[in-house]
Amino acid sequence: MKNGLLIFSAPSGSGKSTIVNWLMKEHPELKLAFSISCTSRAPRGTEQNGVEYFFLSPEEFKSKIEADEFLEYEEVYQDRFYGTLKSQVENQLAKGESVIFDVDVKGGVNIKKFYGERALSIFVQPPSVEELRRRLVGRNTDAPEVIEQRLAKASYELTFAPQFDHVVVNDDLEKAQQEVYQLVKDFLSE
Ligand SMILES: Nc1ncnc2c1ncn2[C@@H]1O[C@H](COP(=O)(O)OP(=O)(O)OP(=O)(O)O)[C@@H](O)[C@H]1O
Ligand SMILES: Nc1nc2c(ncn2[C@@H]2O[C@H](COP(=O)(O)O)[C@@H](O)[C@H]2O)c(=O)[nH]1
Repeated sequence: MKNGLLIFSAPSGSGKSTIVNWLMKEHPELKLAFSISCTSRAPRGTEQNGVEYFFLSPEEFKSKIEADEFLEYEEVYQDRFYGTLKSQVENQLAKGESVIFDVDVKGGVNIKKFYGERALSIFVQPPSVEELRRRLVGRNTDAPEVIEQRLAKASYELTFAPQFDHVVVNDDLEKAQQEVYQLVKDFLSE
């Protein structure tokens, strides 16, 4: 089995973190390493520095941009930066692991462009924007104004789907997880 890059993108609330976490937990044989991004947003819920994200101040984030440390970065929401460190990805690939990304749609397209055939990009499509709202409210991790900010971007983000290698509709979670597993297994077995 080869090692490669597995990119998951979607509007907020589509379920990409749920699917990525399931894949990593249920399929250790795939040797997947999560690409821990940097963000200038505050931790939410039980999130820990160095596990879900490296939590940086806006100044720390900007100094890494100036030092050209990012493979890609985006201001995904106003004043909230997210970025993938070159060093993270290259260290994980050098260990022979496959690197799995949970990034916004622009980040996903950029990482795929950079790595080409070494990367598999998957767009996780929600059944509808109304369902996204239900999921974000149900997740209970974001303030109402943050949820509105995320939903306001969702229709635009959905237009990025054709730029991905595959679109997986996440309506029935179990079905979506199995579909993703098959795509990843086939890609890493090529
Ligand atoms: N198929 C599904 N049906 C119903 N609920 C789901 C489904 N998939 C995920 N969820 C729930 O929807 C919520 C959002 O999922 P998740 O956090 O994985 O989304 P996300 O795309 O990673 O969002 P973000 O970009 O904000 O991190 C969670 O509470 C999750 O349990
Ligand atoms: N372009 C990038 N987008 C990223 C990165 N890490 C995460 N993200 C995306 O940001 C939004 C919001 O995430 P949340 O944790 O605040 O809910 C979501 O779409 C993530 O996929 C990154 O390194 N680059």
